Amino acid sequence: MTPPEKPSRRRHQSGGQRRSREPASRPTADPARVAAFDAVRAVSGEDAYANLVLPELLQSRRLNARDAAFATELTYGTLRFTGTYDVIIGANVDRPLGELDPPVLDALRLGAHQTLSMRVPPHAAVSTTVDLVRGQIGEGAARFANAVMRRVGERDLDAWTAELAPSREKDVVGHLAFRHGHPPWIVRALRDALPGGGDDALEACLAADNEPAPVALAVRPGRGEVEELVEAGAQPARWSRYGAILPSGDPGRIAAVRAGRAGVQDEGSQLVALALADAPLDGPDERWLDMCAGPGGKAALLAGLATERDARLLAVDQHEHRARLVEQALRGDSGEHEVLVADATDGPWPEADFDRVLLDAPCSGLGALRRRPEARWRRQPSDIAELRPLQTELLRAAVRSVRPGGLVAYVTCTPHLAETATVVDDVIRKSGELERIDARPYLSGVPDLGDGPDVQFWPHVHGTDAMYLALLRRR
Ligand SMILES: C[S@@+](CC[C@H](N)C(=O)[O-])C[C@H]1O[C@@H](n2cnc3c(N)ncnc32)[C@H](O)[C@@H]1O
Repeated sequence: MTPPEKPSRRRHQSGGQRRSREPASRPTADPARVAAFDAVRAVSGEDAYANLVLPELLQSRRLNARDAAFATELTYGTLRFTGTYDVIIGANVDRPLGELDPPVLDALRLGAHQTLSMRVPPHAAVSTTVDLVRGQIGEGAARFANAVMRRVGERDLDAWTAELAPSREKDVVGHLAFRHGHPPWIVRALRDALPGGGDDALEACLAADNEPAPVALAVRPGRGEVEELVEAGAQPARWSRYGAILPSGDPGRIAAVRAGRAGVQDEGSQLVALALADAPLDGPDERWLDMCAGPGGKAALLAGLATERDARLLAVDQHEHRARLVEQALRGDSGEHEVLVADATDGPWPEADFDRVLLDAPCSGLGALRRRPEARWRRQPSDIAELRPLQTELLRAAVRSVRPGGLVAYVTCTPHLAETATVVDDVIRKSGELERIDARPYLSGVPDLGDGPDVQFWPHVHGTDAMYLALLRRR
């Protein structure tokens, strides 16, 4: 698009960056939009995490339920589609986006999301964005925002896609990346990891990343019952015998969660931990290890199951504060479990000491993009290469830690092949003492698990995070 005159507003023209999260002294916009603006500013200006900063803002400003829901959709959607909206905004200003005042750019992104993805009529998106910018930044910036927003609202997202994205026929990755708000490198990684289904499956997968994740709960075995969660308004999970899904509301209001008898945990996370516990084992089954345990979701589940079988869990994390969270998660379990702060690549335990080992490896988290709206733009392809040596080293340490005949579960919250099957293939090839086990029988009732032996969950297929599980036995 080559418009005759594009609005121009340089960084130095702004009325200054706002930098407190307190309400502005000139509140001309509604509280929901101001809260979303402040959340997006904290994310883009201070590297905050939206899932942490937004709930704080909503609570401190006492937004009612309707405004809180609007602010949440606006914040999360804006952050998910930042790359797409930047291309659209960039096509409608006469400067590189880097020269715009960052608060003005964030306000324009919020305005773009309202008009392009939230069914807010264009005139309302223009006027509320102008009000927001006037109240938060200044009059000059408001005039600029007015001009840009009018142009952005002239088309819907499909029309902007047709105009600005690569054509689907020539560059399906570039096209879907624009239309579904993902960086192209992530779209490629998902396409490589998807077992089949072609471009339609890829598109469904990307669309699922833009839907809010359900609030999944897990009771700690021996400490809580799913019925208790159901009585509090949750529905039993589809596959996890310890899981329940909360359709709405704050999980913190549920007594079992407040008391630590249950916790918030994705159903896929529950299932991979349960598969490790359920897979049969010859010989003793007394010593379990969780090598990367913080904050303790899987450790809590494993500890409860270990207690029921008179087994003991050693839960390890390298970071002190994460290990403290594991301790909290295990508090109330009557078993003799231990939490240790240590580097699990070189843990202070004897070789071949454990019967079952969980390695929930540090990873890119590309399987949980639904929950972390800004993560897709923060992550870089170089992160994957940087994580690989640690994942490999940890898996080798897991193999050393398990006894012959014992089981290792290698788990990630990413479907990126360079973090999943490739790491496992590499370690199996070099170790010569590992056999891959078909994990699917230990996920009974879960459909569409592919050809095995490893399992990859998908948000668009299973409604869970994209958890990966490889089950290995040491010969
Ligand atoms: C994916 S998270 C684990 C999530 C956890 N299993 C759960 O279900 O709550 C990975 C964890 O590995 C820890 N970690 C990273 N490198 C480690 C190392 N070398 N040794 C031990 N823990 C490590 C991180 O601190 C982080 O808490």
